Amino acid sequence: MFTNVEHIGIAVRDLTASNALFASLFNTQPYKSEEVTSEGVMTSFFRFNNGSGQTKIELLVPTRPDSPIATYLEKRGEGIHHLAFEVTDIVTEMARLKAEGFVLLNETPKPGADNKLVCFLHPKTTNGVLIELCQERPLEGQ
Ligand SMILES: CC[C@H](C(=O)O)C(=O)SCCNC(=O)CCNC(=O)[C@H](O)C(C)(C)COP(=O)(O)OP(=O)(O)OC[C@H]1O[C@@H](n2cnc3c(N)ncnc32)[C@H](O)[C@@H]1OP(=O)(O)O
Ligand SMILES: [Co+2]
Repeated sequence: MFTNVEHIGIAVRDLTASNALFASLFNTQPYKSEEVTSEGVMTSFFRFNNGSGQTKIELLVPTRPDSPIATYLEKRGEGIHHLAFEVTDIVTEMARLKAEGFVLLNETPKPGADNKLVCFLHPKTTNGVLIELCQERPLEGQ
């Protein structure tokens, strides 16, 4: 089940400059920065706590030329890259979405930032919007 907009991914060229820009916009500092080597990205997160949960902004800069973010920046420049949704059971959702005809970009959940398991859907099957599913990874030993 989809439960929340977990984060909005924004592709940027300069993480230091964009951290300062969004810190000025939001009047708050990013709460973490994390490299996801498997994706060739460095991320920086801002979060907003609302009554029912939290929504995050994820800034992404490429760490390798073959990173999806590098390709995106080359072709489309800086901007909103993806929408991420929190799901309660990513494996069940992936099977449901596949059966519904959505194209999964990874057949099994893969590690994401901020202690998540993630799956991406091809934007060709989602009206041109790159969608990411996120499920909280169980803590070690849970
Ligand atoms: C997981 C760590 C972190 C987290 O939150 O935890 C992240 O979010 S990491 C984010 C970076 N990783 C990914 O984006 C993985 C999924 N993305 C991909 O597999 C590719 O980027 C893909 C398949 C979406 C596009 O790759 P491709 O090599 O095919 O690039 P093209 O430029 O040829 O694109 C093909 C086609 O798709 C359109 N496109 C590409 N990116 C996007 C996008 N972000 N949003 C919407 N549409 C997109 C592109 O315009 C092309 O369409 P066309 O009509 O042919 O021009
Ligand atoms: Co993301």
